[in-house]
Amino acid sequence: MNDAKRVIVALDYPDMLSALKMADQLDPQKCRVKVGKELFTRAGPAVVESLHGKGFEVFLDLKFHDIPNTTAKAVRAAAEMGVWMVNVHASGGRRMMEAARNELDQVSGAKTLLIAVTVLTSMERQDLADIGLDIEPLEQVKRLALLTQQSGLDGIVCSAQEVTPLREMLHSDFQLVTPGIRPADAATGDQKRIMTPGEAITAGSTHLVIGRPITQSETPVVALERIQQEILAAR
Ligand SMILES: O=c1ccn([C@@H]2O[C@H](COP(=O)(O)O)[C@@H](O)[C@H]2O)c(=O)[nH]1
Repeated sequence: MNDAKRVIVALDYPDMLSALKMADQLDPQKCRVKVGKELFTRAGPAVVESLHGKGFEVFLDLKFHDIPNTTAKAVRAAAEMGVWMVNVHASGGRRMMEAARNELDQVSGAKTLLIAVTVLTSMERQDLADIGLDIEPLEQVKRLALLTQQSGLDGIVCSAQEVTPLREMLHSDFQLVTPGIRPADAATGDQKRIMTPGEAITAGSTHLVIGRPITQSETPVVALERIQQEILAAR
């Protein structure tokens, strides 16, 4: 894979204009972009169409989590938009993920990758305890990663901290998409299970999702170039 395209820039903006202004500073040959809940709720499919028009591959990060039929139909809608990648929450369970896989497979010509979120990178042990899970994040991630693979999906979202142990138990072509990426001098914000871009690549992440360290930088293009240099140095 083109190393530069391992970076997925999270376009977390409150309106389409701001997102497209950011996109205009980026090169679709050198990164992919992610449309998440804030931007999609504000701007809808039009923003995805505009990004496609500019030549970007889009990860539609809406983390679907619902009954199997509803989730499957939402995944179909995403695939019919032509997005490069879409996701669900693995905690929606096997039947939900299998229904999503089956529905996606019926979309003629769809090449969309379907992945599942394991444990959000903003969560640590105490957050799991608060929702009744007396377990280390890594153990829960492993459990949900296996379930996702058994359900026929293409990969997972996890922390780069978990990639090395996961690689030992998952297919080599399984996508390990890792948010919670922070260059050494970047603010952590609400992320808990973080790694630097270089560490994430060395660990074996297939894609790095990076938002604020780029989009809230005074010089986003320079910030992205530094990250790409760090990735190249780590390879
Ligand atoms: O576990 C997860 C799943 C998704 N995300 C999303 O990634 C970006 C990260 O943005 P930063 O500004 O680099 O923190 C954001 O859109 C999240 O919704 C995640 O962080 N963790």
